[in-house]
Amino acid sequence: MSLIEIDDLVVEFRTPRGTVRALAGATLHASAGERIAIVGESGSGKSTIGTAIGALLPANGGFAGGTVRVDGVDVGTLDRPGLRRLRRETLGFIPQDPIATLNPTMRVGGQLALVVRDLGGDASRAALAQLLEEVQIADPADVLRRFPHQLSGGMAQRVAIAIAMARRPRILIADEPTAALDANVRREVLKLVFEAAEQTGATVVWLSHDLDAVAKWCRRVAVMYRGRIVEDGPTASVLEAPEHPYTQSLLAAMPSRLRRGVEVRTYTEMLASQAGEPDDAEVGA
Ligand SMILES: Nc1ncnc2c1ncn2[C@@H]1O[C@H](COP(=O)(O)OP(=O)(O)OP(=O)(O)O)[C@@H](O)[C@H]1O
Repeated sequence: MSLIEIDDLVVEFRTPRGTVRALAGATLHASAGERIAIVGESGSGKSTIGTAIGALLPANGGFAGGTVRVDGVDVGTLDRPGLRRLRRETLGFIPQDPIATLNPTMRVGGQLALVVRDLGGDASRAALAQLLEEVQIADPADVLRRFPHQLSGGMAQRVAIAIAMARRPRILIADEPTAALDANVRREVLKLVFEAAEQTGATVVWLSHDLDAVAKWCRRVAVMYRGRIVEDGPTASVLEAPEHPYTQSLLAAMPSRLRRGVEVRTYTEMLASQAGEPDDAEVGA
């Protein structure tokens, strides 16, 4: 049994324009301690599959088929206390936009203390400062006193990592945590995430656009296209010899040393031009 088992998962969102099918039969299994990157163009369903692991879909979304099992438990069947326990004891999320997900009215120290107390841990100033030191924040006492809007992007990301890792999660889901950061800060934050996971043995599911970093940090990569995993395998072989045409076009479109001599055009555009009509992922509008 794998730690994460996602089978034929279908997720739909209700919108004023109709139903959007964000996952259309996605399958992914991950073992304890694995580091898996999920790559794919914007809108392919990466964030949706990440949030589905904790049944944390936005209110207008829901499972419309398939299953998500974490440690053998079907998360779709859990009641509220069961879901809370799963999220508290097993899952850690590093959000795409940490400043937006931190409580703007509460100082960093207060937010960290809430998480630590919830776990029954030591929420003294010294213990909280220690958590910030672990994510290499140089002046933790000062940062504990700040409000989220007083943090730089890199600092907020470190705080988000500290909050996620305080739970010592068995599964860490990181949604492109470095998108808004400059290149040096990005590298440092990535190093931090993967080293922290290494220390605790957490499985990492990393939703990413950055193939260079994927090649550096993840042994396995899964490629998403229109709500499905279309290719999944060892990073080196997927990046060097992609089998699926979508992966080939994704690699070609990346401004990266991994660039292949393939035509630079997204797969969606390629299919649309072949079909002679615009691509549209919506159903039942
Ligand atoms: N709350 C929502 N309401 C309606 N549609 C949504 C919602 N969240 C996601 N979607 C739609 O579901 C599809 C998949 O979105 P998702 O955010 O999972 O993709 P993604 O690959 O993570 O994109 P990005 O790389 O831009 O974060 C898209 O068509 C998106 O518009």
